[in-house]
Amino acid sequence: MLARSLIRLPRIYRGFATHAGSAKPTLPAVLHLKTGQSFTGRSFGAPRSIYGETVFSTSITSYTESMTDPSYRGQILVFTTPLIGNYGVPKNKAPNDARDVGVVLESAGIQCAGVVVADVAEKYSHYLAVESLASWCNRYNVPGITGGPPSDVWPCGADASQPAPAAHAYWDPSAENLVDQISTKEPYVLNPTGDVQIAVLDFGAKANILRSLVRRGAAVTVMPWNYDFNRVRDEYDGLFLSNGPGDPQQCWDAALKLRRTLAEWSKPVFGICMGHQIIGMAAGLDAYRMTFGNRGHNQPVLALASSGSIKAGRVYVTSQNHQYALKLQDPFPQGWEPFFINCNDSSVEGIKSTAASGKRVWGVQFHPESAGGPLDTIEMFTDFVAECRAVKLQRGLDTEDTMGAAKVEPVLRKAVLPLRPVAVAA
Ligand SMILES: NC(=O)CC[C@H](N)C(=O)O
Repeated sequence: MLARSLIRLPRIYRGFATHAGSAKPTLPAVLHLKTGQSFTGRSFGAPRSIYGETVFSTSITSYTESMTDPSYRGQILVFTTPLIGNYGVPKNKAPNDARDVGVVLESAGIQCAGVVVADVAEKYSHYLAVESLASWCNRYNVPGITGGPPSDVWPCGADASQPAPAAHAYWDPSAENLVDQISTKEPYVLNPTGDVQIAVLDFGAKANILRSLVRRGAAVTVMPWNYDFNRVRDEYDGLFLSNGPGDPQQCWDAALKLRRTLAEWSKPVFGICMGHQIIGMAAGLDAYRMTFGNRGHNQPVLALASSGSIKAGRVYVTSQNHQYALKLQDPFPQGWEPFFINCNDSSVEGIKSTAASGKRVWGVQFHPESAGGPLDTIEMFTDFVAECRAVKLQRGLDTEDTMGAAKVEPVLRKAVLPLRPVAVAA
C-alpha cells in the first residue's frame, strides 16, 4: 500500500510517555490511509500522531539498519515480516576512528516517520542490544503501531471514533525536498590519508556506503547534494552520488550540474539508488514513480553487461529501497546502455556508459553496500575505487615523458591487482 497515511492516537492518550515506552503495547492507535481504509492496532514507541508515506519492506532482518537509512525519511515503514524487534537495538556509536563514520547503524538516529509491525517483540535478546525497539522509537519520538485492537484493555473500535483526516489534509512527500533536509550542510572529509580522492554528493548517504569507500583506501570528501563539483573536480579522482529520500525530480539542480561534469570530465563516476536516478536524468532518461516500489533484501537483478566484478548473464540478489526508477527506453541515449534489469518487474536496475563513449560511469538502483541484505554486489565498490586508482596512476604516468606504455603496465598491475574482486560464484 503506497497511500499517504497518518498514524493517529486518541487525543487523551497523547503524552502518556510511560505507557508508550513500556514493553507491552496497550494503547489503541489507528493507521488511516488516504484511500479511505483505517487499521486499528496498539501503540508502541512515541505517543504522538504523524503523517507519512506508507511503504512496505519484505526484509526479514536489519530493522535497525532500515530504520536509520535516510532514504526512509518521511515514510511509515510497514514490515511484512510479522515479528520485529526480537534482537533489540545496539548502541549506535562506533569507536573513534578517522577512517570510519562514527556510527554502527546507517545514520545517527531513526529516519523513518513511523513503523508498523504485526507483532512487536516485547522481549529482546542479542549480545549487543541495549534497548528494545519500543524504547528506541520512544527516544527518537517515532510512533509505532502493532497487532490488533487492544480488546482486553480498551473497547475494540474506540479509535475509529477519531475521524480520519480529509483527503486534502494528507502530506504529499513529493512536494518536499527531503534531500535538502538531510544532506550535509558543509563538506567534510573521512580518511584524509587515503590514496585516491573521491567526492561524495550526499543526498542522504547511508553510513555503509561511506564505510565501503574508506575501507578500500579512499579519502572521501562528503559534499552537500547541490554542491557545484565542477568548481573542484580537478582535485578528485572519482565522483560518487549517494542514495537519498523522496522524489528525484526535486534534485534537478544536481542532475544539471552533473550533466556538465559528464560532458567535460572523464574520470570514474558511480551512483547508487537516488544517485543512479540523478545520473540517469543527467544522461537524458526519465525518472518515474513506480506503482509498487521495491523494498527488501532479496530482489534479483540480471546483469546485461560485464564490468569489473559483474558478469553479464548472472543474477545477483540485492538489497533495495526505492519508489522511483529510470524509464526503460529503446534506444538508450547515445553513450549509455542498460546494465541491470529487475527479474521480477523488469524495471531498470542499472545503467552504464558504453565502452565507445570513453567515459567510466555506472549507476545502480539497488544497494551493493547492503546493510542490511546480501553482499552479492559489494565488489562494485572495489571495482570503483580500483578504477579511480588506475585512472589516477595512468594520468600521473601519462605525464611522465620517460615512461612508455610497456613500462606503465606492471606498475598499474601492481596497484590494481590486489584490489581485484574475488570471482563471483557461478
Ligand atoms: N534509497 C534511495 O536512494 C531511494 C531513491 C528515491 N528516493 C526513491 O525512492 O526511489
